[in-house]
Order: sequence, then C-alpha cells, then structure tokens
Amino acid sequence: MGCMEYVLVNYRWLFVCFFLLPISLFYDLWMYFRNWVVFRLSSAPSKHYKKVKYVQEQIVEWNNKGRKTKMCSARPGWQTVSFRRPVYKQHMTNIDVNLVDILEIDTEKGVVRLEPLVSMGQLTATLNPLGWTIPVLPEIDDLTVGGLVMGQGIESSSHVHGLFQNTCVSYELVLSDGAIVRCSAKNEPDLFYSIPWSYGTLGILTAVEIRIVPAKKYVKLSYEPVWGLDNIVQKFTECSGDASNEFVEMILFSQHEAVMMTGVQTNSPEHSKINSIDRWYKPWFFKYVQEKLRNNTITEEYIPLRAYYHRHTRSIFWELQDIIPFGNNAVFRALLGWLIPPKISLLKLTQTKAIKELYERSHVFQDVLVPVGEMEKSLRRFHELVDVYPVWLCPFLLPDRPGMVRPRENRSEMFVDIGLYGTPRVDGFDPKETARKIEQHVIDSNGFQMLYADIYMTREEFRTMFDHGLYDKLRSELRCEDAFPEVYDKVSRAARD
Ligand SMILES: Cc1cc2nc3c(=O)[nH]c(=O)nc-3n(C[C@H](O)[C@H](O)[C@H](O)COP(=O)(O)OP(=O)(O)OC[C@H]3O[C@@H](n4cnc5c(N)ncnc54)[C@H](O)[C@@H]3O)c2cc1C
Ligand SMILES: NC(=O)C1=CN([C@@H]2O[C@H](COP(=O)(O)OP(=O)(O)OC[C@H]3O[C@@H](n4cnc5c(N)ncnc54)[C@H](OP(=O)(O)O)[C@@H]3O)[C@@H](O)[C@H]2O)C=CC1
Ligand SMILES: CC(C)=CCC[C@@H](C)[C@H]1CC[C@@]2(C)C3=C(CC[C@]12C)[C@@]1(C)CC[C@H](O)C(C)(C)[C@@H]1CC3
Repeated sequence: MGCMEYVLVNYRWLFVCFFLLPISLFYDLWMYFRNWVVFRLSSAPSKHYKKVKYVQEQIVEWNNKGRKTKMCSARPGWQTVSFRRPVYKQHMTNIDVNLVDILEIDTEKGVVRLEPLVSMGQLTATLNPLGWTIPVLPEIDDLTVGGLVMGQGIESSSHVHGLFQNTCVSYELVLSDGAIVRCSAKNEPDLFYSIPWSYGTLGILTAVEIRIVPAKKYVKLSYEPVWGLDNIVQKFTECSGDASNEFVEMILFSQHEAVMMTGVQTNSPEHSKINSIDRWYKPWFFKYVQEKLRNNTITEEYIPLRAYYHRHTRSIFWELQDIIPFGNNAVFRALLGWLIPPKISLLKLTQTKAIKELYERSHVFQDVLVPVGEMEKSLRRFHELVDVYPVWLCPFLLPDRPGMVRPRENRSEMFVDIGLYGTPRVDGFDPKETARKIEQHVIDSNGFQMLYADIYMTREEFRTMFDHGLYDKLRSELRCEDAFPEVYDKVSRAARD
C-alpha cells in the first residue's frame, strides 16, 4: 500500500474534514440558491411537462433505433444512497431524468405533487414551515422520492401508515413505448400496486402524488430504557400496536439493553423541555439516546419536528463514527459541527478502492424486515451471526395489498425492520457466507430484505421472497422484457460493484 493510500484509509477524516466538508457546503449553497431562484420564478410547475417531454423523446428515439439495449435512469451511481454502484448502467441506454422540483402543494385535496429527484431534506424544508408534512418521512436528507417509491422507505411512523409507498396516491410514468400514464388505486390498479419495489423496471417515474397531513411544531418524545431481551421484545410489540403513538423507534445497544422511543406531535411544548437536537453543537442523536441507559427512568422532551425527522442524518445513523472517530467530541462539534455531515454521495464518489475493500471485508449493511412475532428469534440469530450494535428497530404495518411485498396470510401484519450497520464482532466473519445465512433466515421467517443492501440470493430464492405474479403479468403487457431489466438484475450482487 502506498503512502497516500495508507493515509487515506487510516486517516480518512483528514480528507473528509479538509476537503469533503467544504465541498459539501458549496454543494448545499448552490442548491439553496437554485431553489430560491426556481421558487422566485415559480418555474417548476410550468417546466414539468417540458422536462417530461424530453424523457419521452429519449424513449421514442430508443424505440426508433430498434429497442436494442435495455434502459435505466442516467442518475450516476455515486449519487445513490447505497454502498454499491450499479454497474448495469454501463451497458444500458441511460435516460436523463432531470426532475428535481416540488410541483404543487394542494391542501384541499391533501396531496403534494413531487418530481422524483426531490430529496427528503428539501421536502421537510418546504412543507414543515407551511404546517404540512407527509405521513412517512425517511430520515436521511438525501433520499429521493423516486428511490423511495421504486425501492422502499421506512420511518418511525410506519407502524400506522405503512411503508413510504403506502402513502402515495398516484404515480406518473413514461412507459417503454414513450406514452405517459398516470395510475392510482382506482385508475390502473395493477400498475399502481406493481410500482413499489420495481426499481424502475416498469417505466420511468416522472411525478408522484403523496398524501399530506397537518404538521405540528414539536414532537413530544419519551425515552424509556429497557433491559433484558424478553422485556425489549415485549415493550416493542406493545408500543407498535398502540396507534396513539405517532412515532415508535427503538435502538438496541447490546443484546440486553435498549431505549424505546415513542412520540406524538404537539404545538404546546413545555418550554424548559425543548431540545433542538439538530444544532451543530449538540451530541449525535444515537449517543444521546445511549446516555438514557444510565438511569432507570422515563424522560420526555420536545424536539422541533424537522430536527426529529432528520435525527439520524448528522451522524449517518452510527456510520460517521468510523469515518470521523472524534466527530462527537464536544470541541470538534463546537468548531466544525456545522459542516457535518459530509454528503454521502461525495463520500462515495471519492472513496478509494482500498477503503471500499475495507468496508466490504469488515462491514455489514442490512435491513431485514420480519413479522414482529419473529423478532426475538431474529435478534438472537443476528447476534450469533454478526454481533453488531447498535441495532435499529422500527415497526411497520404491511397492509394486505397486491404487489411484490405482501403478508403471507392475506391480512395486514405488523413487521419490524431490523437494521444492522457496522463492524461484526464475531470471529471468522465472511461477508458472503454471513449474508447468505441472513437471507436464509429471512426467507424462513416469511420476511423481506431491503434491496439497497447486498443481495446474494439466487434468482429462484429472490422469486420466493418477492411475489412476482402481478409484476410478470405487467411486464409482458407493457412490453418491458426488452425495455428494462428484471429487478433481480438491478439489485443482485452481480449487477452492483
Ligand atoms: C410555497 C413554496 C414553494 C416552493 N417551491 C419550490 C419548488 O418549486 N422547487 C423547489 O426545489 N423548492 C421549492 N421551495 C422550497 C424551498 O426553496 C426550500 O426551502 C428548499 O427546497 C430547501 O432547501 P434548503 O437549502 O433551504 O434546506 P436545507 O435544510 O439547507 O437543505 C436540505 C437538504 O436538501 C438538499 N437539497 C435541497 N434542494 C435540493 C435539490 N433541488 N435537489 C437535491 N437536494 C436538495 C440539500 O442538499 C440538503 O441536504 C418552495 C418553498 C415554498 C415555501
Ligand atoms: N429510511 C429508509 O427507508 C432508508 C432507505 N434507504 C434505501 O435507499 C434507496 C433510495 O435511495 P436513492 O438514492 O433515493 O435512490 P436510488 O438512486 O438508489 O434509486 C433506487 C432505484 O429506484 C429507481 N428509480 C429512481 N428514480 C426513478 C425514476 N424517476 N424512474 C424510474 N426508476 C427510478 C432507480 O433506477 P435506476 O437504477 O434506473 O437509476 C433505482 O433502481 C431506497 O431503495 C431505500 O431502500 C436507505 C437509507 C434509509
Ligand atoms: C432503512 C434504513 C433506516 C436504512 C439506513 C441505511 C443506512 C444506515 C445505510 C444506507 C447507505 C449506507 C450503506 C452508506 C454508508 C453507511 C450506511 C448507509 C448510510 C456509507 C456512508 C459508509 C461509508 C462508505 O465509504 C460509503 C460512503 C460508500 C457508504 C455510502 C452508503
């Protein structure tokens, strides 16, 4: 390993602090300026169809050229929120989709109309000050509407509202023949229900309508430390089933220690208990939560809504501690905390081969979705297989609707998302072998794997986990076979580098 390489791997923070953080700042300033201009000129809604027409033209041209290669979006792989890069893009026709704006907030119909590249950060910045929000708002700033619809999205309100896609009302797409279609549960239900988890393999998404609900200024959040795996599972199940909790989230700090968080929105905080956790000098959220284990008491406080939504953005869940080891140090926060976090996309763009291999060898990123009844067994199994903590636990309701992901028993069912991010502490960790074992466990538990993570399943196993019935029917009806790859060919390990 060369000298430079050694520094980059072992002292990644040097590069991140002195180079990536300032660049991230300029990027945000540019976006801020751009949005200000767009908003001033109110050009977004009027330009929408011009931009959609450009998407159509590219697809028509692809048809005219004889439908030779398959299509995917031209969004570069380094911009996506996942560890790997999509190599499939190199040998496909890349369709430019420059749709980045919020189109319309219709308070009468109760929907917001968005272009697919609108990010979650942009959305909360726009909607919350107006007194509105969307029911499920995944917490990392840079997640996009398109990625969350075509993939999957979850938040601590999902135990009531389901996954991100369950809050969508309609989708506008350009199909493989260049036609625009708008589908909803009433109009074109088959297509509507097949879009989630389809990863852009039925058409190019150009707009989404999402339900909006009134937002209040604060989240009254209660933290309850829980000890012992039995108690942890019982508490979690109880809180998830209680619809009076608007937000439910648990962080497991070891196999026997957890903090349960439940919250409701409110406009009348107790002023002495307001905590703006998003301020640059405040500790990272998961560290702050961990402190709650010191006392056996329930504590409550009021967190501004937008700060609550993006609570895991600043420390990228618990991943930033591996990149900037002293990032949560009070002095560092006071001096440079306002520049945190570096943009995930820029980290990805600039990561060297050695860093990537290091993460490949010594890291696990998995979100496993299993029925709540399988939670205890799963936590034990993952402790055996990876022994990674903290573990993120978030309940969600899986409604009984058609599509790739649905409950086995034909009735709505409560699931839990078990998020494993970090360095396994077990001996002989083998990334592939372990992932295979996790996948087998998920299949045996009637669960699902989030597809941003590494997928080592075979095509047959993948088809066992995800119901392809409706999807296959639509792919043949909409002439997708020669137009877009199958989901498996976009998410399997072979398709990603
Ligand atoms: C009535 C109304 C109408 C508006 N209409 C529009 C509109 O038509 N189009 C529009 O874009 N905004 C619109 N705005 C949004 C306004 O400009 C937001 O405040 C802005 O989008 C949020 O950016 P920010 O930099 O203030 O927030 P920050 O908190 O600084 O940024 C949040 C995060 O979002 C990211 N981000 C911001 N903009 C983008 C982008 N375009 N693409 C990718 N990531 C981004 C930032 O990088 C950052 O990570 C509207 C606002 C109002 C009140
Ligand atoms: N809290 C949460 O729920 C979290 C979720 N995630 C994961 O991150 C992913 C989202 O990341 P993000 O970077 O936003 O998205 P990505 O760029 O990763 O997109 C995900 C998929 O959606 C497809 N897609 C996106 N936009 C369109 C469009 N306009 N038309 C057709 N297909 C489209 C992409 O197709 P193509 O390959 O053609 O570009 C790609 O296959 C989700 O899949 C989610 O699972 C990650 C962290 C947290
Ligand atoms: C359902 C939920 C809550 C999912 C959260 C998943 C996140 C914790 C994952 C998604 C993308 C992810 C794997 C990523 C990374 C950390 C964990 C992330 C953020 C990092 C930043 C780790 C450092 C790496 O060098 C690199 C920059 C490539 C990745 C990028 C993606």
